[in-house]
Amino acid sequence: MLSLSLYYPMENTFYKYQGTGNDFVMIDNRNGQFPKNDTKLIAKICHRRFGVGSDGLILLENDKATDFRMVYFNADGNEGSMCGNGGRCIVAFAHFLDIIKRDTVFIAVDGLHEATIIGDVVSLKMTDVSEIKEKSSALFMNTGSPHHVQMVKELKSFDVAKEGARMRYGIYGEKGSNINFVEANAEGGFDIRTYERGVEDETLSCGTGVTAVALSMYHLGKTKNKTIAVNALGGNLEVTFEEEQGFYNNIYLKGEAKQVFKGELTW
Ligand SMILES: N[C@H](CCC[C@H](N)C(=O)O)C(=O)O
Repeated sequence: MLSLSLYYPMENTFYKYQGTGNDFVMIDNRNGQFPKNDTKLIAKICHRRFGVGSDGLILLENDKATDFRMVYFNADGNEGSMCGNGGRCIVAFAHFLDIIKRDTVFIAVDGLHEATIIGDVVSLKMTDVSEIKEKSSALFMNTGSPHHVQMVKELKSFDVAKEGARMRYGIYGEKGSNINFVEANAEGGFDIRTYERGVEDETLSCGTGVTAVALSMYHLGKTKNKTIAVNALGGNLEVTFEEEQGFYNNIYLKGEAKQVFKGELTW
């Protein structure tokens, strides 16, 4: 029987990164050999029992106009929309590979991103947000990925997996949305838990979701600050932004991004 590595004569080295507990298999695909149309293979690599295990897989590729290209796949093997934590992790990976120094500009599915890395902390510029839709008890916006933001009481005991799954399909149909639940905390910031589309479960952190929550809390007048601490289950992030007449720009998502191990794919 031929192993997949013979079908795909690629460099089998992978790295694993995590950003506030949102974890990614990271592959240097500058030689273009990774079989990125093989949805099943990607889903298998991301599977926590049959594979490496991660919330997504990210390829670092060459780009003519910027430092590198980020190609992001959800754990189900399909290409996703923008991933804020993945974006922070790929900046750490590019730094590790010596492609960048402190500052970078790279391209992702939602356009150009500027970023800065200092130690383990990556600050990533997110796409501008020009529209926040108000729903009956929630807000909806696109911060690179679609996000539903809803305030709840007793977030700690809230059934995020069940409610998130119900709302992801029930309100938004097959294409769906990521679903965020948020509660103000005693430190003047906000606690967040997110159900992620494409992972189809709660993750420990979602960067575009954290960004959506910060803008939502400002939009609703729950805070007057334009630097907002948002605590996810897997760690704390900070969002800063500027706002003028409902248009949000210079949005930055800042927090830790770390390499946790290196391995070889053997199938
Ligand atoms: N975890 C990611 C979000 C991925 C969005 C993905 N679940 C999709 O809707 O395609 C983040 O840190 O922003």
